[in-house]
Amino acid sequence: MAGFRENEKQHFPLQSIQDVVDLFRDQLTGSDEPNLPLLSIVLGAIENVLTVNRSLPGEIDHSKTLEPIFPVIELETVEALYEKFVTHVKRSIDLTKFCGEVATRELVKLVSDVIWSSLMRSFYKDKAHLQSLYSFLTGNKLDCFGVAFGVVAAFQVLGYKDVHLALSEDHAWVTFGQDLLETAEVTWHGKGNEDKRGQPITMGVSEKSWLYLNDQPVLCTRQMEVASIVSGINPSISATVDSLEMGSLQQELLWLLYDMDHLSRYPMALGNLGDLEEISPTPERPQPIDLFNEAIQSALEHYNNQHVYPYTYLGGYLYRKGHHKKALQAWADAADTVRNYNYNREDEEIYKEFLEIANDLIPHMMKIVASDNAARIHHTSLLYDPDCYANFLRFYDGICEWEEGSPTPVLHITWAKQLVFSLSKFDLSVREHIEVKGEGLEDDSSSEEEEMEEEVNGRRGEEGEDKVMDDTEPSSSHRPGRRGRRPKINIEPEG
Ligand SMILES: FC(F)(F)Cc1cc2c(N3CCN(c4nnc(C(F)(F)F)s4)CC3)ncnc2s1
Repeated sequence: MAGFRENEKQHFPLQSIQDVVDLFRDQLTGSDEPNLPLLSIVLGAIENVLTVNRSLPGEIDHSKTLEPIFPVIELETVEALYEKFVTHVKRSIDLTKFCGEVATRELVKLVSDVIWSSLMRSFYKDKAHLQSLYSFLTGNKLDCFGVAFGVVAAFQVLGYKDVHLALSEDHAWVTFGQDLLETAEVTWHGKGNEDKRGQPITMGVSEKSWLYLNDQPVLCTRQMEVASIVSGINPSISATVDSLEMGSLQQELLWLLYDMDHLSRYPMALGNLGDLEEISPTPERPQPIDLFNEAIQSALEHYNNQHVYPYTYLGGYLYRKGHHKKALQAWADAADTVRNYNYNREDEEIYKEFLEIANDLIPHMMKIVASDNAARIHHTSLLYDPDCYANFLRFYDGICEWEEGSPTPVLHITWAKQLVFSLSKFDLSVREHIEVKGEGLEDDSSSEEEEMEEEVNGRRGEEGEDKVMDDTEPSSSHRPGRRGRRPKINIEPEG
């Protein structure tokens, strides 16, 4: 059984971050494809030592002795696991029935079944450190991303060059076939959703759905598949403690991939790197703000600005740095992106993101600036700034349009309460400087007014029955937004 190539073996044993970076650089250089199973096993083995099987309480506390605890990763360990993966895949797939150069849907489903059927019957899917082939081969556990990556790695082992990873902001699937036009589900998503493995991602499903990014997913090359497992490194030892070694390994590998231009079409990896640089800046490297802006530029350039996370990465960073006005602008830009979508039950990850911004971060920010008397007296705070007020309204307008036409409601009474709280903090003067322009619709606007009249009366009817929107669930009396078109509101500060 062909094990590793000579140029792979020479790097072992791996004893430092630099050794791992050298292995990855070697793998990413030259004409050969990077060996996906090898690299995933290596990262999983290191992560296991540095985070999962962390020193037990009785052992020496290395942080005190400042002794580096980078594990020694032996060739034998990695090679044994690699052989196990290759043997398992080759033994389970009879390729004589598939003679084509490219994969077929039937073969994709078969390989997905091979990974799927090897998983432990039941385990906690959301647990950390289940993303690598090390976890798959030593514990038969994989998370949603890990299954998709495992399928792609298996196809590389089988010699297929057309099967690649497709990534949205909260899901993963594969593309395959002659010109990468075929797609197939290969893993599950979320809780309580039937898996759709084997099915294509069709326009019916992916259109206006954040989970599929309006057909603008990240389509990985082999090198970007390496970037996805580096980005997927999880340095956390516990809810509050991170492994510094694991974090800096991830950071150095992301810079290696950045320098080789393998992150330019991967906004989330750029965002991850920005977060790591905020925690521990690398001298002579771009600032976090630059990386977050590169992620936004990447989404604008390559993904028709359909990605939300680049703006929430930036907004979160600016908020943490106290740049409240700019944070508000980034969050309004995020809402401008989500307004293209219709919210459905599989989109709750982005719902949670906006819920936290609207009902936690912005109210907290308003409290801080409202108590800043100096800014108040000199009218320099955002509460007096029409730009901020315009961005605040744009943020909420985006969320309202997101809800319109959606099968699942977004807003409930907590949203309304927090909106009133935040809105009331703005000084009355800001309203004099903004202009809310409605763009008339092509059709006869009177019918639009009649329809609006009817709509308002209709709602009043509902509310007439004292239907108080209860706090826990999105309002039951809520009807998905009117299917009719709506006046486009441009909220711009005057002048
Ligand atoms: F494959 C899935 F299903 F897991 C979807 C993917 C997620 C993800 C990711 N994430 C998800 C988003 N993420 C965020 N961290 N902070 C975020 C923000 F809210 F601040 F924007 S978004 C962490 C990294 N980072 C690199 N690649 C991927 S591919």
